[in-house]
Amino acid sequence: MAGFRRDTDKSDESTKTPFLQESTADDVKSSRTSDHASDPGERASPRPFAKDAQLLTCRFKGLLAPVFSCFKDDDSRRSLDVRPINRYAEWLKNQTIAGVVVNGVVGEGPMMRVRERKANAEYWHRAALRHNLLVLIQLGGAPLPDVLSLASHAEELHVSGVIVLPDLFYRPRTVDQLVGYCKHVASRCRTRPFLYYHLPAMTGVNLDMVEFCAKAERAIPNFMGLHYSSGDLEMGQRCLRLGRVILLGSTALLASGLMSGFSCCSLAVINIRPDLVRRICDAFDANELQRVRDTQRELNQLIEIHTQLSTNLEKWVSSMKSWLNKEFTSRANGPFGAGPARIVF
Ligand SMILES: CC(=O)N[C@@H]([C@@H](O)[C@H](O)[C@H](O)CO)[C@@H](O)CC(=O)C(=O)O
Repeated sequence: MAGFRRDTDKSDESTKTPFLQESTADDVKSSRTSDHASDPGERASPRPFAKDAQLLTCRFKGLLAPVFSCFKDDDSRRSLDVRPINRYAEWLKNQTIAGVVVNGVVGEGPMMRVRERKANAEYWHRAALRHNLLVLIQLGGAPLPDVLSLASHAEELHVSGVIVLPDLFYRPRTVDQLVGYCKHVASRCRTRPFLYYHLPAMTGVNLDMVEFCAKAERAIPNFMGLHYSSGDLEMGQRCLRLGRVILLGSTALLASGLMSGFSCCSLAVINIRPDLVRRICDAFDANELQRVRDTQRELNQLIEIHTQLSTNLEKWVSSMKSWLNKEFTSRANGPFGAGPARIVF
């Protein structure tokens, strides 16, 4: 089980907060009777996979880093560079990060060749095993045959879980169509926890996630939950149920998301300023709401400054990467040492 405390500093009790600490078998037992579900009368679904679902939801807790992909500085052809991955993973682990999301939006998965996506998944999987991190692989943003091939590959690797964007050309127009697509993909990785990536602002697929989760749970044995990247916090909160994983994917909503009951998030800024994200979670756990608000504001302002309010995703990712490089070159203890970052984006 992945830990959420620093391995290097096991005696540091200050990191033992409900949001960040490692889940224990007792947590698992008590979560079965907790009032985490918005509807206290709701029982975990009877799907076959559900016998492990509560245990799994306890694993998916804390901070996940949607990792940037590293590319070789080659003018003629941008190609994946897997060399920095191990040090990158080690650094994240030292920041008490619970796991990584690979080939996601931030990782530019939809802009990579299938063989590069597989190589990235393999190297991250290996590094994650070495450093005791969860590893979730994003499979979508490609034609269906490629998505299916990536799903079979994730199954073979035995990754911690998979996340799937909707089909971006033949966009589903109903919840049933979306469930059908997810069921098809999930059948290729049937032993892996499956999450749907709800990202309406970019995918244009803005369906009712409460209805989707209920139907997906009935139709897809390995359905586990959502990567929830929408500003509609009310709908996100209604999706929270015992035995489901709902990853929060919006930095600006972190403080509000904690108040609403989210217990796991995947945010680009976790790669760059995990300390600030952790400070918000720690302050929340300590009930210091003014500190939660102040730190959330500080984080929002930093993102605005470094991305200059870029709305174009390609520019946004490269602005975040330059910020990451700046942070690391100014610190001796970054994953790439002091001096110019040896990670080429
Ligand atoms: C669409 C997107 O980029 N979402 C980011 C957020 O960190 C997002 O950039 C942030 O909330 C904007 O400030 C992460 O959730 C991305 C993520 O998990 C992924 O790479 O798939």
